Amino acid sequence: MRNLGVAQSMEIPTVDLRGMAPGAPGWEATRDAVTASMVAHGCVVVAHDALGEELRRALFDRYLPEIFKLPLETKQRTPTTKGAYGGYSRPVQGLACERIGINEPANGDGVRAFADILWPEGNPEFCETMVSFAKNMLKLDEMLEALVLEGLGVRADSVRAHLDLLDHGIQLSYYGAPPDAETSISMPAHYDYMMNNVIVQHEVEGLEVRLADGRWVDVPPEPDTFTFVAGEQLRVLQDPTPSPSYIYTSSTERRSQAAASCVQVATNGRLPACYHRVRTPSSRERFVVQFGLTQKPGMEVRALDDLVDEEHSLAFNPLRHEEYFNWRYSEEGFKVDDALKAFSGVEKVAAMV
Ligand SMILES: O=C(O)CCC(=O)C(=O)O
Ligand SMILES: [Fe+2]
Repeated sequence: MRNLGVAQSMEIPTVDLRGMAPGAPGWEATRDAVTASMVAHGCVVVAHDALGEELRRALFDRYLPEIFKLPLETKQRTPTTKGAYGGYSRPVQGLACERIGINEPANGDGVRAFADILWPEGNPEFCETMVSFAKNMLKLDEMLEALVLEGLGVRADSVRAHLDLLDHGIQLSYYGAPPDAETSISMPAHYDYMMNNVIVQHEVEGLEVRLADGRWVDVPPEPDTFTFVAGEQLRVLQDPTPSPSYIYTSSTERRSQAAASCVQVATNGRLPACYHRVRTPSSRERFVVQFGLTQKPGMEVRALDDLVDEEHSLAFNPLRHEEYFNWRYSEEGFKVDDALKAFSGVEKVAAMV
């Protein structure tokens, strides 16, 4: 972690999605800009009105501070259903944040189940805020999936079929001051567990992305901007026990050279996963909301038919998240450089010595 590299100023251009809809003027140019950024970095920064001033204030100035101030026992009672994000997790070694997940919030039930635990007397205003935020984010997330998949050559009906296989979830995070003042790192470099993840920052800096050439760039917390990140499977971050810090050992660093990702399976190797971290030199406390899509539990992740052709032969066999994940973090999984390729690559790679 000492070999940090200093993040450069913003180099990932922001794509403006305000007013954009399939078939609207500018759709093709927008699609191409989104796809180009995803292919190059595994992420794209977009401007959108999914989080207007009122919703932003309600979330970041009111509900997040209020929720994280609740007693630990209350937070720990929040539901840990399977899905995009699970339950509550405390900071673990090297990861200075607390987080809480809410599953399937756009349909209302997940939010109500969550709110009933935090506020037994009920909190309809919170539920309304969360559901309308989740609905906006689901629309944005699905539009981004559609833009990038269409940009790669997937037909609209296949995009819809792919989206129907995904669950969504919200994760709320609270970061205190970075544990190591020298590095200012609050979350070490990693790939996300999700199929994709939209990161919403607010006022305080932190998110940094590594470009293909190895340089780190920061993504400033501008209002109305969202960072859409292609993910892998980092479910281990939700484990409340301290042991997962082992994932940040040198072998993870080594593996970072090989962009393994479930998105790679789905897109037949066309998209890299985004390698990112959180670094907050100002040491200010920080709240972040993430909205992610992941394969429904038990479903296989497989290449979209439209992305397999003579020019692009099948790169990965279908896999199940759970099985891949267990293997990836096993002793055997740590021995190989490109875990995804070793596990389900059509062309196998040799183990590292
Ligand atoms: O806090 C952020 O900006 C990003 C958080 C993150 O990368 C994660 O939770 O996986
Ligand atoms: Fe992440």
